[in-house]
Amino acid sequence: MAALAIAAFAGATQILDTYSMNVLVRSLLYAMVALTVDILWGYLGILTFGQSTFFGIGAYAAGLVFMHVGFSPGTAVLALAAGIAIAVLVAAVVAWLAFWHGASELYASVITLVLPIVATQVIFSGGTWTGSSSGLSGFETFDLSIEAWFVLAGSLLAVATAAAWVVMASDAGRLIVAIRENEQRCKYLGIGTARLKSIAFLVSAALAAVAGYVFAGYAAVVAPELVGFVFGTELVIWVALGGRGTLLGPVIGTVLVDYESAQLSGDYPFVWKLIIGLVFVAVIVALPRGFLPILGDGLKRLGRWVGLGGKTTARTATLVTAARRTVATASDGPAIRIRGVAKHFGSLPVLRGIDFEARAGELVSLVGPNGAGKTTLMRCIADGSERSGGTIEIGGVSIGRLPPERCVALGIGRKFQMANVFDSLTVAECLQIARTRIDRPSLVRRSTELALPGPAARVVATTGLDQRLATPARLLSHGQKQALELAMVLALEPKVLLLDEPTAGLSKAERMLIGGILTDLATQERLCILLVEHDLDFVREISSRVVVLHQGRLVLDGTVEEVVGSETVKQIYAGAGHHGAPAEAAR
Ligand SMILES: Nc1ncnc2c1ncn2[C@@H]1O[C@H](COP(=O)(O)OP(=O)(O)OP(=O)(O)O)[C@@H](O)[C@H]1O
Repeated sequence: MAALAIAAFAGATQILDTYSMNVLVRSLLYAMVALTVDILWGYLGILTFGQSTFFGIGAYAAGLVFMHVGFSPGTAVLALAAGIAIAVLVAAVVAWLAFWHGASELYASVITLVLPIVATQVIFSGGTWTGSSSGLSGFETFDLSIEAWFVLAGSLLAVATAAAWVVMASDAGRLIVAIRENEQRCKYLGIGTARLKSIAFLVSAALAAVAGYVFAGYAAVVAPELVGFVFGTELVIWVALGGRGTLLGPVIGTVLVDYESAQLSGDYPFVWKLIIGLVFVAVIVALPRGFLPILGDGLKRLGRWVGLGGKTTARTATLVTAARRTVATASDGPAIRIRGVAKHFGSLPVLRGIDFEARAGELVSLVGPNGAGKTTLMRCIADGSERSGGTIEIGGVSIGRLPPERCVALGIGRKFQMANVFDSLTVAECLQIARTRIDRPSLVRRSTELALPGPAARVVATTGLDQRLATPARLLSHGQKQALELAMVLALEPKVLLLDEPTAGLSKAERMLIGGILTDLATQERLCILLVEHDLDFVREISSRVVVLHQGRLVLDGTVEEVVGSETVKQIYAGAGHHGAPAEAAR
């Protein structure tokens, strides 16, 4: 398709007049930057106003080098390399600030909003060297015909769009959708989301810089507006108009709007911006998804109406068993060791001096009244940055202050209280995302195999999910979603499985099914399972040991019989043991 598009651009040079081609070179290069905004905003959910700055960096690299050093093949290569390198460097700083400090999505938008303002000030302060507010012009540049520039700009856009299309249709594209939809779940599946977002941000910056470099080479002029906030916002508007998350929509939208703007600004110099503004408001209100999705829906309806194009059959992956990779925890050491773990929120202590160990093959239930600190303890085990004090070791290795994705690499798998899956992805895709840490996703193709380790495959088979691999997760029942999340966590091949109320909201039959699966996982697969549970009958049926928490302290650690017959537990649950339960006596 890219080759066809390039041929079409070459053919168009025979039809278009010089004026149109002149305007279109700019529009095509702007569309390339809009494409990068679409990748970041439409696919990854990072609303960025700063892509203009990377375009401007590429343009100014050409302008400054050609103006002050002179133009030659050597300096042309130097300027391109410098433009890309500086853009990537600046993008790395922005990505570090925006994605690496537990920052919210708003952070990235605010930082990319500030970036063009800072960049414009830097150019203003550059005096005659940068041309200040007038920019740089009159430098020598490539001696190419307008037809050649047109085909070059069109080819760059075609290749960039095709490459983005291939990536978005690959395993990596599916991962990008998963990150946008549920970044927290991705982190707890061992996926370094900050790293992946940073890579996408750096690649987008480099692409924008290339477009800016070509623009400066073609126009032989650079101005502060190219790096500025207004252009950065216009890019966002063009993407919204075309239809974010569609690739072709923003590309076509940008070319059309920019080309029309050029016409209108000639015919109606004072009102053209107002017209564009009104169109934008009208589209956002009436067509929030932009033009292309609406056009696509209309074409599909038309196709069905004239009898073309039947039902689309969902592609689904074939289930296969993954080769066994991890060896069960050595039997001589505990799978998890917790020493003196404490957690406080401000001055409120929630966990105090928690000590316990659990071995491979044990199913330990954590029980206690509401607010005892059970979920907080789970959070401290799965994320090294959560606890206020104490140490936690998995298979003899301390989790230190590691973030959740690194704790997964040590062997922790966490299932949340509320089923936490990817609603827009199918069952098979959710499971494939869960395998990302182990089966590296391809950048160029979508795998048709779903390789699951034995325990995950068994959960999928016993809960009937194998019959629903092509069903979007949002259409599953509550019980099936819980089972899917359990299978996703097992797909990580964990050593220690953390389950927060896995049977909440399930029917009796579903509870028994999950109970049977969990005891099998402990006894046959030798997994160490820590389970938070309120249903004491369920706890009694499946646990090999029970740990009781009360007011942030561990008050009892024993067998099911010891705990069920304990006076302490009766007092706690009757609400009588509130003032310092007798921990020592109970142990
Ligand atoms: N982010 C927070 N900020 C302040 N206090 C918190 C925070 N998260 C939890 N807490 C408090 O910590 C205590 C323990 O909460 P936690 O959710 O761990 O209890 P739990 O035993 O899991 O209760 P439940 O059985 O109801 O889920 C509660 O008093 C809760 O209000």
